[in-house]
Amino acid sequence: MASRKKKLQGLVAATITPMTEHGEINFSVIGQYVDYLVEEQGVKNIFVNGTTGEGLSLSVSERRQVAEEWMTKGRNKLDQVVIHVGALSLKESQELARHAAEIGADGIAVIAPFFLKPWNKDVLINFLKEVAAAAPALPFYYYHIPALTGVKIRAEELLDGIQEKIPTFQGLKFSDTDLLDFGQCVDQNRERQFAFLFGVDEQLLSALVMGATGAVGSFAFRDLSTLCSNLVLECRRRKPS
Ligand SMILES: CC(=O)N[C@@H]([C@@H](O)[C@H](O)[C@H](O)CO)[C@@H](O)CC(=O)C(=O)O
Repeated sequence: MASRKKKLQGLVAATITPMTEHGEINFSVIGQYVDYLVEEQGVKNIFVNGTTGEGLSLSVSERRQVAEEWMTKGRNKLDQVVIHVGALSLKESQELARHAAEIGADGIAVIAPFFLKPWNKDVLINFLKEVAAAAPALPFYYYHIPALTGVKIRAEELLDGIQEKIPTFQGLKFSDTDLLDFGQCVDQNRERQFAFLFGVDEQLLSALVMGATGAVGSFAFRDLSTLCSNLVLECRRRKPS
């Protein structure tokens, strides 16, 4: 059973993977990156090896090392580290999921496989379930990003009954502009304690109004938008239910 120690909410920074000019990962700046997020941006949750981090362009070995470095440098500074472990190969995805558990990550997220695509909800759920089972103690998030995966199965359809199939399911990272789908996800799962993390920064305010519990993004954490997002999230947190 996944440890539900703390719900992932509020702002979650999708981290870039720093590189040297020779195309190697620049591990030496990750410590400063943690300090920048925490001290200057007030963000204590991160999403590693996702789209912004170009996880799918890294080798499995690089993805493991990047995840380890964020865990090490974020210890006692960050609240939650979620690792994206999606891959075309189920075995690689499972290896990354197991690794995330071993290094003490707070959750894993998975996109739909995008070359030979799942052709319906059941096929997609079966893939996700196999990955989640490789890290049975970790909260699991489905990363819905149809514009990049080409997998158009609506998130609302996927969420219907998902916890019976994936007991560790804890939330959705929704990176699509279809606010109708997003709103239906929220509405139809009100009695569940899912995290609804919105991933299109430009529509964040609308998504918050509709019930997003947090945001994973790269762009919202700047200047005025940081302030706005934090304020709205704080208001939502205080709103009596
Ligand atoms: C496709 C993409 O990169 N989306 C960004 C957004 O923050 C995006 O940069 C922003 O909305 C600007 O278009 C994040 O949702 C990415 C993200 O969460 C991730 O790195 O996995």
